[in-house]
Amino acid sequence: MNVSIIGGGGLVGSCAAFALQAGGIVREIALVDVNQDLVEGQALDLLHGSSLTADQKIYAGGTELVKDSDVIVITAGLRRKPDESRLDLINRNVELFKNILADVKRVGTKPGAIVFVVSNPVDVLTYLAMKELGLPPQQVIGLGTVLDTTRLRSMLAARLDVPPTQVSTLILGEHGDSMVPIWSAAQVGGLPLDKFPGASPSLIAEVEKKTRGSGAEVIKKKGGAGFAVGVSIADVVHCIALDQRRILPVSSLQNGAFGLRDVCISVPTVMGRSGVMQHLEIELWPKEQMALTQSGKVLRETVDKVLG
Ligand SMILES: NC(=O)C1=CN([C@@H]2O[C@H](COP(=O)(O)OP(=O)(O)OC[C@H]3O[C@@H](n4cnc5c(N)ncnc54)[C@H](O)[C@@H]3O)[C@@H](O)[C@H]2O)C=CC1
Ligand SMILES: CC(=O)C(=O)O
Repeated sequence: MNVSIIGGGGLVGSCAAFALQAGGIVREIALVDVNQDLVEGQALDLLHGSSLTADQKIYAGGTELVKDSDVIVITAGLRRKPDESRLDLINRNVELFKNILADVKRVGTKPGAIVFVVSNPVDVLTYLAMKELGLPPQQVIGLGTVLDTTRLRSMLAARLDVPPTQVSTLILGEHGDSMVPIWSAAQVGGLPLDKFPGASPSLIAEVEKKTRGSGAEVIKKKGGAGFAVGVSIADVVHCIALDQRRILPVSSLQNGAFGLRDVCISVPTVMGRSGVMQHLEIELWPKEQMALTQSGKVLRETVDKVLG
């Protein structure tokens, strides 16, 4: 499994590369970035630790490297400022992103390669990538609400004093202000969350608020998310590499699940070596379904504005 990261010199790209190195599953990690010195420095720094990790090749280079990749991760782009929404970034990131897609198209991709968008606003740029690259929709995904979901699980676990891997909750919808936590399906160690000792409505509301604000909080305190998004990206890549068919809240083109159509947004998605294998629809609380419909509308309207 060869993975390339366009934007690999930056915070998100380099943290993803480090998480992939620590994971030891993928065979090659290629870092691509317009900032040549920075990306060469990142690749060298990773390479220097490779005798203590796994037998992997790690290197930097130009966009031509993506033609040999099984997964092409795109993290290139501008970060939002603390007071900006992810959708506010659109005017600044769309042109940059279109140029990257044109470069990828010019170089060409391997048959079956998965394009994995992380740059924000991720759902809109995933849709753009799908349209511009002309790849089958199952081969184009976005990180979607994978990061929001791990934030929610991790902070809930800390508040309930349980191991984070025992918390099973999901956020669907936009990776942005209209995200939808699915409390109807939340469990801790297989037990319904609302019956779990200590899980009061006020604690749940507080963790939800923290999760919604956590992207902006991290940007304010350290400039941007790195570690959590890095392990989120590696988790999705490993699921693809090992054909695990796990259910992940990645963003992909919808064709009717939850009433969502012609928009890239996160729903429970079975992910394997070929990319998106299935969208799973479950019955939600009416207020969750309404919020998900609204989230799809927000994204659809934004896509219409951007793509005309
Ligand atoms: N989807 C998600 O959950 C998350 C998405 N993000 C997004 O990821 C993106 C990157 O964030 P950071 O890594 O913090 O920013 P950063 O500024 O540290 O890194 C961006 C990198 O992209 C490179 N770049 C710019 N134009 C390029 C091009 N045409 N070709 C190749 N490389 C290019 C820059 O040189 C830089 O190294 C932002 O759009 C941010 O909003 C960040 C965190 C979470
Ligand atoms: C930047 C971003 O999207 C986040 O940290 O959630």
